[in-house]
Amino acid sequence: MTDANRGVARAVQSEIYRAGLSGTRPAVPVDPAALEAAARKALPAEAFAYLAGGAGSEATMAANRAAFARWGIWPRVLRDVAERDLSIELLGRRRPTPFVLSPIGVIELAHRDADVAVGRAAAALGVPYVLSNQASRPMEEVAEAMGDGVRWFQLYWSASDELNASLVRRAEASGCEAIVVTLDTHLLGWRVRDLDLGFLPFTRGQGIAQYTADPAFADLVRRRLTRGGGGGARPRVTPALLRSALAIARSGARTPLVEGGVRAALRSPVPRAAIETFLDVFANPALEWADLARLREWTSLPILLKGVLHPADASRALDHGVDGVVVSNHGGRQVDGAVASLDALPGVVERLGGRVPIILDSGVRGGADAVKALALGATAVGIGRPYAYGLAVAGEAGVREVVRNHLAELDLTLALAGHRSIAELGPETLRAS
Ligand SMILES: Cc1cc2nc3c(=O)[nH]c(=O)nc-3n(C[C@H](O)[C@H](O)[C@H](O)COP(=O)(O)O)c2cc1C
Ligand SMILES: O=C(O)C(=O)c1ccccc1
Repeated sequence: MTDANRGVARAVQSEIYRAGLSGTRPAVPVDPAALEAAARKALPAEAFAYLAGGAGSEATMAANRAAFARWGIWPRVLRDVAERDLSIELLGRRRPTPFVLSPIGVIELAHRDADVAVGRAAAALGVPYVLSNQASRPMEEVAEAMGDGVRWFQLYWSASDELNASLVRRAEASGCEAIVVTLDTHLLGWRVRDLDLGFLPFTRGQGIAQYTADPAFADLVRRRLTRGGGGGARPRVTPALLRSALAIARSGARTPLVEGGVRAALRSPVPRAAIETFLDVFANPALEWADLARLREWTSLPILLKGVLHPADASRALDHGVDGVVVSNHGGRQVDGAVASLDALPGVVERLGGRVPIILDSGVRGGADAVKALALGATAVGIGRPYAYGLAVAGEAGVREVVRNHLAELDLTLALAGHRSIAELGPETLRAS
């Protein structure tokens, strides 16, 4: 742990305890259930449902939590834990903490500052941020806001290779250090809460900022607009025009009394064509292992596969030369009744045998959960919904607070369990209960 981050973890503990003495409450609830409840209160029903919901009966979400509950940490005593080190080695670099922020799309639903606020918070705390393919702000803008903060790019491998290659090129140019390909969402899961509310953000042009800022996507939209019409007008669709057409359409959709100009923009075929083009290219259930070779041609960055659960898939990932995997069931949003992410972890760890890093997410709600995942062999741990809730409640500061709470609880749990570093954690740290 760097001095700065040791400071962060310690300061959070003492700040929280001292504030408690004087009766002051933190801006963002520390208790995970209270944090979720505060986000629910802060948000419109549709936005909260989208963030909090899972697939079907949400059995996978419950399984994720139950899997953590089945492991007990076995504290050891009298081991001089006065100095602790939370750093890890990940993708060839020492990182101050074992956390990353998992990609969360359409995060404008939580707060208007969206990905930019999350990026600033991540950079301030030295935690890598995985920029979502479904972001609300283009990666270039978030990268700029993050300065030297570490970012990776999460790719949804669309049906257009021109678009895929372009996104990856932009990620490299934006200083992303890795590409995380999410494989569990080639189709969107059966999201009961959203279906019952009739809410799908993309149909309103939300969560497609990476696309509307992309030159290859602009080509696809232009082709759609001019399809079949040899003699028709050929609109000059640029990424900038796409962005502004969508922005106007969205503000018009929220404003009952729209100005004439806005009304005209709403009648413009461009935003509609952008949304339809997105819907056309997003789904790609035909993707298979052999396709991965093309990604290697597009980039020299490390490639991680997100959504690996089965040990046999972990072995195949290794055969294909990937640089890491993210053990994840997408927070229970894809397959209802899927195996819990933490339950899948030991099998993946066994197959990968320390050769490539393994990140675990899905169901992590605090530092003690992180200790369990790290003890079971994860290299690092992804925080998901909790930071989105922090953003909903208190913007950038809320994200910072949520991540700091994870760090502080991790540091305390490590100490109280009798360990000085992440490297000391292993299966013997835990007991199945
Ligand atoms: C609202 C929401 C949007 C998400 N969007 C993405 C995404 O764009 N790309 C992706 O790979 N994962 C996405 N995820 C999955 C997260 O990266 C992560 O796997 C998940 O949130 C972990 O589960 P947890 O939030 O229960 O801890 C999303 C999750 C949520 C809750
Ligand atoms: O909502 C999600 O979980 C997600 O990953 C996603 C997938 C496609 C578009 C937007 C978000």
